[in-house]
Amino acid sequence: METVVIGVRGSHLAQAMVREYLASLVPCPVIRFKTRTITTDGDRDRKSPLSEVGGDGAFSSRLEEELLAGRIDVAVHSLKDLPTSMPPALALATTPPRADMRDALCGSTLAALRPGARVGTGSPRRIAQLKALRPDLDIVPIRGNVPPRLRRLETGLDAVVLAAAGLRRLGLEDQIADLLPLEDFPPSPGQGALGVQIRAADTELREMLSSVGDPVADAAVRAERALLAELHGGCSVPVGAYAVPAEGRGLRLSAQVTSLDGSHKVVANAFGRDPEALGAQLAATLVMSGAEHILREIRATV
Ligand SMILES: NCc1[nH]cc(CCC(=O)O)c1CC(=O)O
Repeated sequence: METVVIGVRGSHLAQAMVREYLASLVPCPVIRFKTRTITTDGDRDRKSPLSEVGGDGAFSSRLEEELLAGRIDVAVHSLKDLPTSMPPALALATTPPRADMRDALCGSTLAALRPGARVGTGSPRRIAQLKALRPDLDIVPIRGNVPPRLRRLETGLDAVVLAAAGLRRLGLEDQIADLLPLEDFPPSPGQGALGVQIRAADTELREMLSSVGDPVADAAVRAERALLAELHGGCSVPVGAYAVPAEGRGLRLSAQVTSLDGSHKVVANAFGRDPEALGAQLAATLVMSGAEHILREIRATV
């Protein structure tokens, strides 16, 4: 019997993701799946801003190294934490069925937050989107795993923003007070989806894992990630994007680039059947509509 080793981070969320993934794999008589937990730089340092602990790849690059070195055969990532550029020897299998892609507010609904209410989030995208809609709020930067972020509600915060998918996967769905609408809070590209990464040369394994993928979710996240790649963005730039199937027109991809202070935003959407072309095309539209100006300003300040 062949053993396929799946590498995953040690956080509760990562462990829940790999359990969900294992449950979706069709039992196979000739392959046994084994998981291996890998500690990443992002896990070791929970205090510093992400930009200081390896930035966009803080959680994923260790897993990629293990994959390249042959110590694991599959890496299960949270797709939104996986940078759009990856080593050419690695590839993604078809995306598994995607969970809710929306952001959630815990502690209060958005409408019930009074002026000056303290809202915790460390994500530049979430900060910018909140400020664009509610400039009166006091945004407090927080980092860390989901449970400690939720505990901040007991120590002075009125609300925290977290991904609905992460809360559901951790069994914390009852903490969701409000699901933020996609139009005003377009999520991080790939949010709610798992990234199943393998070595590009392992074509048989890729085919087998792709057979439990969801082609619609896969097309959507590919369009979102193509847009992000074209804008040279990672998780540190305020780009929100989401794609949904559009009757008879392939996908509809919607995106928003927001200045960090929330004062400017550029919004666009487009339809198309080729995810990569759609992402690139919408990125070009955003740039022509002034997104480049916002992004340049942000790159200069970080
Ligand atoms: N950057 C942290 C992170 N990476 C993935 C998720 C959960 C959502 C998902 O699986 O996309 C979270 C937590 C959050 O954003 O609240």
